[in-house]
Amino acid sequence: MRALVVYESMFGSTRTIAEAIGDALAQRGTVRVVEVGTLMAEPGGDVVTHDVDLLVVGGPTHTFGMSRPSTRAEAVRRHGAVVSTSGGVREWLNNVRLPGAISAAAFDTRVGTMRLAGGAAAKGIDKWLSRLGASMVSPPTSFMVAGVTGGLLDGQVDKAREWGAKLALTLT
Ligand SMILES: Cc1cc2nc3c(=O)[nH]c(=O)nc-3n(C[C@H](O)[C@H](O)[C@H](O)COP(=O)(O)O)c2cc1C
Repeated sequence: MRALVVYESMFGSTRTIAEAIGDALAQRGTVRVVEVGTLMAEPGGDVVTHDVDLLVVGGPTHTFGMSRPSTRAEAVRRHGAVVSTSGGVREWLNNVRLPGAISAAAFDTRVGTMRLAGGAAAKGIDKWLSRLGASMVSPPTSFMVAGVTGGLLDGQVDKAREWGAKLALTLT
């Protein structure tokens, strides 16, 4: 099984989740976990090749959905240094070409308090991947953080490992 995990992250929480998912998938095959800006800067970074069996895409929830250049700029303005400095999952999905009917899954991180409840980036990523022809092997899944820059809540890294292991099983 060959998996590609593509993530966007402002403050590191989504990166931590992506790496935990990657660790679990690595028990079952070959995995690449890559930050989306790094991938977009590579020649061919907008093409997922036929040898990839599972594509996992995740990012932080911004303003009830996937980040935009404006929300990433706000993250920098209000909170300082970020991980993903050169584009997000939205921009990658806008250009990517997938092999027909690849298995895929979407995740996000979010706060989910009353004030910010109601949207999740993973739902948008899931819809977009489906529109591109991917076969979704899991419902979109959220991992919870303590606040905008507050880091992951207890148990979320274990939850990510469990989710990654479940994804791997859908391919066997
Ligand atoms: C501009 C901005 C808008 C946000 N909007 C939401 C939101 O609508 N709902 C939510 O649950 N969290 C929201 N958040 C919190 C992010 O989801 C949180 O910062 C993210 O999950 C942390 O992941 P990261 O460390 O990978 O960036 C927002 C954060 C920023 C910077």
